[in-house]
Amino acid sequence: MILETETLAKRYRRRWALRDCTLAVPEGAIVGLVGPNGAGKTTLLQLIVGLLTPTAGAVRVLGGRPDAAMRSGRVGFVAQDAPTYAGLTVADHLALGAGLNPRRWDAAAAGERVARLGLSPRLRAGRLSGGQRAQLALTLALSKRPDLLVLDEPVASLDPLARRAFLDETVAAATATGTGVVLSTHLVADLAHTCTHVVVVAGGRVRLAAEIAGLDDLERVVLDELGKDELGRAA
Ligand SMILES: Nc1ncnc2c1ncn2[C@@H]1O[C@H](COP(=O)(O)OP(=O)(O)OP(=O)(O)O)[C@@H](O)[C@H]1O
Repeated sequence: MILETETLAKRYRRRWALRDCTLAVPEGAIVGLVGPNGAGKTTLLQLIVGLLTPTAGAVRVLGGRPDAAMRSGRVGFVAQDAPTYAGLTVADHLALGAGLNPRRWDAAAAGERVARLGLSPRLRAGRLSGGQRAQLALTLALSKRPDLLVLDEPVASLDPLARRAFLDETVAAATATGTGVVLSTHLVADLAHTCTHVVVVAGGRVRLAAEIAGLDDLERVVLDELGKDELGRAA
């Protein structure tokens, strides 16, 4: 398993953002994490990459603690707003990625990817569009050839064509290298084309964790789970 959580929970003051979350993600899986606003998706992803510590339960990433997995460089993470350094150029970002990951960095792939995306190496990140910044952040995460890639709403800022291309390319890159992926999204329609597994989170709880190949009608199953949450709240 590249990722395991056991009764994982996180509470902010008196409010539980995530409760009783038990998941097991096998190697090479591409997991789509879906749920409404405030469901607990970002909280779960931040627990996985060690930015948050659990209130209860446990999380194991690549067989160890999240902080150790992050230090090893084997986890690529792109946060929700695809943070980049506004004053640094595209080339500076690649140099930074190479410097931080000297043993794993694939300079040829990084250079080829930014060229293909039409991102001029001399351009400062502060002058890129939101979608271009997301692409740059993904390039940094992919080029360190991670064993696990964690993406928090990676396509939120992309136009529909770029969104599909981004997901297809992420899946192709991950499949070619055997990289596992956990990505959160609001776009249920994208899951079937992109992911091998789906996890539905609502109200801080995992409502469904399943292999997509085993589901007859993914969109209906996911929406049914989310609908139950709405009914639960209304009751
Ligand atoms: N730093 C924080 N302090 C207090 N409460 C927080 C904090 N971060 C998140 N929460 C709360 O935890 C719950 C889960 O938030 P989270 O950001 O994980 O949801 P999400 O599924 O990623 O939502 P979205 O789709 O809107 O990004 C929400 O109720 C939110 O208000």
